[in-house]
Amino acid sequence: MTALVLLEIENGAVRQASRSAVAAASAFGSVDVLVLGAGAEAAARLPGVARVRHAESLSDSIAESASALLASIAAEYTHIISAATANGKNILPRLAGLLDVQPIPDVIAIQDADTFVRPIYAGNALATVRSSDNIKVLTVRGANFDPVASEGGSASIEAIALDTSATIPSVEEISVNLSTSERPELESARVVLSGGRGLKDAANFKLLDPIADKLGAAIGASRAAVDSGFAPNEMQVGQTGKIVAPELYVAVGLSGAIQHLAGMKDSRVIVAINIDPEAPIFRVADYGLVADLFTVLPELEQAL
Ligand SMILES: Cc1cc2nc3c(=O)[nH]c(=O)nc-3n(C[C@H](O)[C@H](O)[C@H](O)COP(=O)(O)OP(=O)(O)OC[C@H]3O[C@@H](n4cnc5c(N)ncnc54)[C@H](O)[C@@H]3O)c2cc1C
Repeated sequence: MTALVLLEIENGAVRQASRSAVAAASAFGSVDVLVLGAGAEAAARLPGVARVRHAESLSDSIAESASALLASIAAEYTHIISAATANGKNILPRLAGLLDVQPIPDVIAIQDADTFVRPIYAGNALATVRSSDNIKVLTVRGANFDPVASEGGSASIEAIALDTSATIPSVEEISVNLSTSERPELESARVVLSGGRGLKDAANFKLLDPIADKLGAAIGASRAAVDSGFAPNEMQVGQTGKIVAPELYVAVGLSGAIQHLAGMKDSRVIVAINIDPEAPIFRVADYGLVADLFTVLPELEQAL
């Protein structure tokens, strides 16, 4: 068996979620990786990678091209995998469509080469699914697989001859504007500090910043906070946002709606600060503080 992992490269480094996907893929034997655009050298240094397939002229932000390229080399593999990120969730279902196989999204455990565990019903149940497709197309959740290291390997790099012009739509990437942050990546941060509607406005949302700095935390938000314009979209945690499972999740002024819990309830330790003792977040919290966040946050900052 040979698995192919579609990697995502950010600032010249392989994203942690992709390194987790490589770790997951090692369950299937030999692992090749695919890099679209720059970053093949960083990919070649990943331990456990046999071969880097490289298509420098393509970009993973154009899912039509990326999926067509993947389809053109898919027959060489038993499993095609990516992290369950926005890009992975954009590209792999298209690939599954092109191959006419059933995509298996959000895998959190691999039982054997055909059998996978994934959450369903907003994380309220786990389904164990078995696939009889010749090629399995999976996205895997980074938080559930310890990432391989960034260094230590020396895989060969092989350019893919792009003989797929007939199937790749003539879409060209003009530019990519990524929001940049000094903070850790939300989906792989060790600590996440999330704010909700209880923070009342965008200016107050910034009360989280100094505390996140002290904790080395990524900042997350509830959908209500995002929809109210307190925080940008990419900070949303939950069923329709990002899935996180940090060692410490601190929820400030958010109620803990089921759709929010779907994105964070697997965190190792959950701390909730909420003025309402009946708030559902306290049902999943390991530590709860019933208090006014506007009193507590300055005190917390001071104490830290
Ligand atoms: C299909 C669908 C998908 C969804 N996906 C998501 C998702 O991905 N992520 C997500 O988060 N939501 C999602 N939602 C929305 C979700 O149902 C909730 O509406 C949302 O999570 C509520 O956000 P909140 O907790 O910030 O706001 P609220 O529910 O309004 O909670 C605010 C909390 O702040 C507390 N509070 C107020 N003032 C203070 C104070 N001074 N000090 C301390 N605490 C205070 C209140 O007691 C309250 O508990 C989805 C909904 C649907 C229908």
